[in-house]
Amino acid sequence: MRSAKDFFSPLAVGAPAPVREIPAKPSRAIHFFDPGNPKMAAKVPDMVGTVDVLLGNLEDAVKAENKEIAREGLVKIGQEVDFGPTQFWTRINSLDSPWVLDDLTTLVPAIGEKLDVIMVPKVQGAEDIHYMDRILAQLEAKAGITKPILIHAILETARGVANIEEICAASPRMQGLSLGPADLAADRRMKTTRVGGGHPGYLVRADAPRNEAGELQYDAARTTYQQDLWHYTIARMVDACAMHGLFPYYGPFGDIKDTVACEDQFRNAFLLGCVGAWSLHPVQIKIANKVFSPSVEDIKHARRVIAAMGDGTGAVMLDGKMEDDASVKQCKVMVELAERLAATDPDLKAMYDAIEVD
Ligand SMILES: CC(=O)SCCNC(=O)CCNC(=O)[C@H](O)C(C)(C)COP(=O)(O)OP(=O)(O)OC[C@H]1O[C@@H](n2cnc3c(N)ncnc32)[C@H](O)[C@@H]1OP(=O)(O)O
Ligand SMILES: CC(=O)C(=O)O
Ligand SMILES: [Mg+2]
Repeated sequence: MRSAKDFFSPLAVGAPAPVREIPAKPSRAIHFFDPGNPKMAAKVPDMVGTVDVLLGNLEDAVKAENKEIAREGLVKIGQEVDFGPTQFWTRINSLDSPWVLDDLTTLVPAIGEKLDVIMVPKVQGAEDIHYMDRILAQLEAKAGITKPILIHAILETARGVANIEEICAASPRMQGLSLGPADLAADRRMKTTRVGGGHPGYLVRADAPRNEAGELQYDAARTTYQQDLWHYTIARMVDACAMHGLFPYYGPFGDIKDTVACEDQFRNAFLLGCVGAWSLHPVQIKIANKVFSPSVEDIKHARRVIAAMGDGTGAVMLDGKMEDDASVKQCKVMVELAERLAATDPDLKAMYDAIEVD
């Protein structure tokens, strides 16, 4: 392990100095596109400003025979598009694949100055982040890149989940984590074949009622409650990220047509502490932008609590409920997020500005 004193030194002579804090940029939707798909690629310039992150995907969902076309397409997009307020990310191929070395040695010199974050799939432990950290520093130094490219790890193996804290702590480049429910389910030998979301078989059932004689009626109709398969992993991600100053994200929701369940899954992640989710289809961008922005009601309430709490200490009653030092901190989390998002989203700003606090 490196000495704490060396942690913020560049890992190659001439590489940019590592960042000391990961910038909290809006990233409610990380929108995936295949840069080798002409229809999708053509839409990218018009999507700038409508989504927080545009991610050119090179890994799964890109056919093996199209890997090079996708990489070339990404370079072209990176060189030609002005991303303005939208972040530009990529997902490279996995570190054990035949494509990843060419991904890195092509992308960093060609578009490294524009790339904000590289998403690394199937991260197993700190060793994968150390590898990325060193090779990025070498490539940045060689190409004269002036700002360090950040790393985002996808959590999609049992070993990755077990090593979550060491992954987060492995490099000052670590920007965040995403849940990879499809690969993770396969790696864990879970028995779901879906890409994220719930499962009707994962449920709890109300107790059996009794008849007048007090006998349990196991065959009676009983309410069932579907549970969230991903709760444990998302909660672990949230804690690990908060501990290390990184950002947690829900990953993909593969049932594109089920916008209602997608919104529910995204909202669960938002409530637990995630800052965003992936969008696989344009229809999911709106859902993520809505869900990962605090609601008008939340902001109205938060502002009232903050106003009522004065210097933030003590206890008050508001609308019949106790508020104190801890609840005012929760309200500040909400208001600070709203302010950050409103700085780049004029519609959101107008919505929050119109709130009247009584
Ligand atoms: C488990 C994981 O690793 S998840 C991450 C990897 N997966 C991905 O990245 C998938 C990305 N998304 C996709 O490939 C596609 O959206 C699909 C295959 C799911 C659906 O594609 P389609 O059947 O073409 O969807 P649909 O017909 O609704 O598309 C409507 C239009 O939106 C475009 N479109 C669809 N998805 C996207 C996208 N992600 N970005 C930009 N444009 C898109 C289509 O090209 C089409 O354009 P057109 O109107 O000019 O013909
Ligand atoms: C997100 C991803 O890559 C997965 O679910 O496997
Ligand atoms: Mg995967």
